[in-house]
Amino acid sequence: MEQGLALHQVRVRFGGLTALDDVSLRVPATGVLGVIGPNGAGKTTLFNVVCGFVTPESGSLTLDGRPLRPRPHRLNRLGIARTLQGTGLFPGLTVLENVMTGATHTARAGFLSALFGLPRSDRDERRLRRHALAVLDELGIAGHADAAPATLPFAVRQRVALARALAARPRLLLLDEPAGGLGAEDIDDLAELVRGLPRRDPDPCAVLLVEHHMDLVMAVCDEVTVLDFGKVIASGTPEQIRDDPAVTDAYLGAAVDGSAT
Ligand SMILES: Nc1ncnc2c1ncn2[C@@H]1O[C@H](COP(=O)(O)OP(=O)(O)OP(=O)(O)O)[C@@H](O)[C@H]1O
Repeated sequence: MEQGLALHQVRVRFGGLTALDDVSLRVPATGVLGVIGPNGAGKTTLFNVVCGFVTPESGSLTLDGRPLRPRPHRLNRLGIARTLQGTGLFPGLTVLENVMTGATHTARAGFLSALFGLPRSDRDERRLRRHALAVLDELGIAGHADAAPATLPFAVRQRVALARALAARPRLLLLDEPAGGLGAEDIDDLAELVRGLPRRDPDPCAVLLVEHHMDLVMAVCDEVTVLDFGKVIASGTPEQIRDDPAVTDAYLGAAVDGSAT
């Protein structure tokens, strides 16, 4: 059986514009797949298809070989979590509470009753809290657990958003432009973190990384798919992609050598 997430000949049209043109790709069950491409190539549309925000006109998705019809509110139950552009943290909750919201589908009594301290939810709340703290610790930001997100630098807030996604114990993590707004040093730290996710213990997860930032893609991906005008123009290892003339052409000679942002 084919493991992991796969797209089969997915086509999306907006009026007369074909945003995805029979796109096929596979995210290995234990690896990182990067999707890159110039502006307007269809990266966000592809991300939205996998999240269930956009329904393809034709083609299909499978997860471990079974048909997948993603719906945004059911992703976590399918073992899929995502971060979106920007951090999307709840400003009225602490860092820890934000991360706890990522795992509420695992709680029997629900997060709201946990927040309001209803007795039957006590055990759930303690379990959620312990798990959220462990994830914050893993990401090196447990010291900020009680802080309000607005008081923290962007790079830390972005890590909190990642922690919230990981708190759901996903088998597949979808990252939409996680390097946006980060400096070079923060991108290096992020690269190290993302590279380790497929070997995470105890909750390993595959990654689909949609990203402009070439440094990050080249540093962390096992495989890369390149889109241009909605079509897959190349796929392979980062080295193969770097040497592919079609990719260089698509970027109009913009460095595919790691220096482009
Ligand atoms: N909701 C929409 N309605 C109409 N056209 C859309 C819509 N969303 C995207 N498009 C068009 O589809 C094409 C692909 O857009 P998409 O945002 O997926 O590309 P992208 O690779 O993410 O680009 P960028 O790197 O600039 O974010 C573009 O031509 C865009 O203008």
